Amino acid sequence: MSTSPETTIAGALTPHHDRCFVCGPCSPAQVELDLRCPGEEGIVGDVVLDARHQGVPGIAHGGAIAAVVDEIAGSVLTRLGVRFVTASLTTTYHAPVMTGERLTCSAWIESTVGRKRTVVVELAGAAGRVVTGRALCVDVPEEHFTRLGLGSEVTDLFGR
Ligand SMILES: CCCCCCCC(=O)SCCNC(=O)CCNC(=O)[C@H](O)C(C)(C)COP(=O)(O)OP(=O)(O)OC[C@H]1O[C@@H](n2cnc3c(N)ncnc32)[C@H](O)[C@@H]1OP(=O)(O)O
Repeated sequence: MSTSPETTIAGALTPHHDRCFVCGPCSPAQVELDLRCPGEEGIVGDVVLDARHQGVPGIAHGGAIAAVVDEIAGSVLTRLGVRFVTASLTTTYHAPVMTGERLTCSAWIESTVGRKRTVVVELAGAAGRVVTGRALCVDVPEEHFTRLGLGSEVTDLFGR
């Protein structure tokens, strides 16, 4: 299993790393995510939240949805080799997301101002749009992680 967000020949994104809370295959809460890069920028794909991610029984937890939004926004940037952290995340819930419901997603960079990039994430079900998320991501130097005692297992995630 690859531990980097490499893009495969088919344009499919692999997990950031095995223990990533949202996308990692070793995470007990791993979300079913199938993300693809159709072009130079942006991501499309499918997402399914299941019973492990529910709040109100049968309905996906808003926090779990926000984590998925953060994950997808992050994937837009890691695939471009941008080293960043999320500084702010807003999630607008237009309609309930039912557990087991297959959603389509699309995500793109809305704006870039200095070190700040705003990434928009849209999730839609069969009946239309259910979630719009906006992540404000701030570019950081390698030292942001190394000063925390983290090494190449982190910095390499952004290096491609
Ligand atoms: C492997 C990939 C996984 C991908 C999915 C997961 C992604 C994540 O969730 S990352 C983890 C969660 N996030 C974090 O840990 C971040 C914690 N926060 C920090 O480290 C710092 O506050 C940090 C780096 C965001 C900003 O600090 P610093 O580098 O000193 O920059 P600073 O000068 O304060 O801010 C830079 C710019 O961003 C703006 N900014 C910073 N934070 C915010 C905020 N919360 N809201 C709005 N603007 C902000 C500042 O106003 C400034 O703007 P300008 O350049 O116009 O003056």
